[in-house]
Amino acid sequence: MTTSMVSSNPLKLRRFGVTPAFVFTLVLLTLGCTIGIFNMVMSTGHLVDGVMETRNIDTIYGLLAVFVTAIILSNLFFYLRLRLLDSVAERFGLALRTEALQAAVRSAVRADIVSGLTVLQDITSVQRFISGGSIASALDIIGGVVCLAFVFYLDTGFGWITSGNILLTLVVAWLIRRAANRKNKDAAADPAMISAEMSGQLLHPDLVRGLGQLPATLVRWHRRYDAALTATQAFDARVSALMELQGLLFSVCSVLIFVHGLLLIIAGTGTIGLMIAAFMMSNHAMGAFGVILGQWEVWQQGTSAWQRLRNLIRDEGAPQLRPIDHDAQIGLVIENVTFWPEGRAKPIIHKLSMTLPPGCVVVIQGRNGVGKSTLLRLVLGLLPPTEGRILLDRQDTHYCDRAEFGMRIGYLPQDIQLFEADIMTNIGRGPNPSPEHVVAAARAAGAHTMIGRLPLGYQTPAGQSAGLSSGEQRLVGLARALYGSPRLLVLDEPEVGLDGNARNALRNGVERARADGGIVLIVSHEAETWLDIADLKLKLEAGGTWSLDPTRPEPAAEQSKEPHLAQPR
Ligand SMILES: Nc1ncnc2c1ncn2[C@@H]1O[C@H](COP(=O)(O)OP(=O)(O)OP(=O)(O)O)[C@@H](O)[C@H]1O
Repeated sequence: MTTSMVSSNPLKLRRFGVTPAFVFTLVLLTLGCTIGIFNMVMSTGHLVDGVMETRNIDTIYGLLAVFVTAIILSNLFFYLRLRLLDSVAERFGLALRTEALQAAVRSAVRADIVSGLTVLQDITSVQRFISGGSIASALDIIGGVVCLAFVFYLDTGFGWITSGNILLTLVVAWLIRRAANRKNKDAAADPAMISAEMSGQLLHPDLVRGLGQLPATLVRWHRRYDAALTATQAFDARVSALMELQGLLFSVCSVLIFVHGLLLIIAGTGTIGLMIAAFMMSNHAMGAFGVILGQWEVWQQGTSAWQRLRNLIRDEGAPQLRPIDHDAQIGLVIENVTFWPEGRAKPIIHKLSMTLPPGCVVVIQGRNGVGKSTLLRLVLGLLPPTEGRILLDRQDTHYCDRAEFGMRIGYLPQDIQLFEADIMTNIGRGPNPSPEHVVAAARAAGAHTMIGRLPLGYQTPAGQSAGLSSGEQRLVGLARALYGSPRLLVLDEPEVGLDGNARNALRNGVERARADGGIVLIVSHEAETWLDIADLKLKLEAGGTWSLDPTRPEPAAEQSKEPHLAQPR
């Protein structure tokens, strides 16, 4: 489900400085390189013939000067061209790194596809593609064609020999491409992927070893890995053989140019200068086409990475901001919200409406898989509702500035997901948190004493590999949710894995958040334990139906301060 389209093609080349003037400059520099070579070849031919007749040593020095000048000019043009391409690669990385990662996160939230790492690899592949010689080699084909035309001009025999070699080079390139396509079709046969899968399994060593699955896992991995390795080695051997064949064809062609040149000299229609010029030009033309063989893989990786990035950014465009609705009420307003993913016979949430003023606590219950966590994700604005809207203090929770909105909410997801950083950074949600606020949040969550017992205290690493117990991780996660007195606190099964003390601390934390004017949503399979704190009980049923009830008899308070109870239609 696309939230909004940025544009049909978000990777417009102009964004990275590739304007018509830029392309024109690249082509001019390429022709400049070729003209340098032309100059060298022509001078060599003429001068060699001249020296043969005059035997003048000065002519040789002249020849040397022309050679050196032509080489310097050619290399200068080559260098300028590479610098221009480097600048595009650099701009590409700078422009896309943040945007592509944000799109990857949105895609992961929406479809549970974690593509962050692939995105960074894709950006590097495209940068390598732009600056690593692939585009320069493609441009050199222009020079190659000009050289080929000149070889024909020198003598059609030289031209046909060179053309034959170029044709065979293209056939070899096509054979390599066909072999690579066949290999890529079976992505499961990639040894690197198989090893990555194995590493994934080793992230759960207790399960693999505890359930006695290690021997069977290893056998399965060995079998698949060996098969994949054999396929890859066969492919590499085929590519090497084809490259060798190409080298052989190149040598044969060079010999043929010499033989043809000698025949022309013997027939009196050619000179040594002509032969040398044809030889140099032919080599240059063949070389320009031959280079594509070596660049093939980079080219293929670069273009596929480019397409993946383009699709990702196009499909996962940032939601457009919606203005504050000044007519809406302060607090959390859920207005006629339906969530009905494609392919499902019934909605997960159907026309849910409620208005919760500041300081309201709602406990949400329902059987497994009914849509409780999905409702929380909708409220947090992580998923766009299929219909309806959700506002927190008059601001739409999906179509908003996430950095600003994130500071107003606290979220404890079902699986805690602590970041690879110390406890201080985790609770404070960033690299430079306010230590007082971090400690206040830890105290509110009942985590402060537990953290104090750890050898490094707040500097203790808290990531996956850090070894905190799951209860300790939950407390840190809860402290993170309470950091900064959030306006909206969302807790998904918070009591799971907590002992009696920690549960009491959790209840105190919720009371504190409420006293600070926060709205609290708690998903719980133990709803009755929250009824004394909660104001409302929302029950979700299969097919998106729901009921919302007060947990106590409605007090005769001012109506405007009370939550508005809508009922399903
Ligand atoms: N973005 C989505 N697209 C399609 N289906 C989704 C999406 N998000 C959630 N679902 C589906 O909605 C259903 C409800 O999932 P959810 O995790 O909200 O249930 P739950 O009530 O929290 O369950 P539990 O109590 O077991 O945690 C599941 O079948 C899930 O696959």
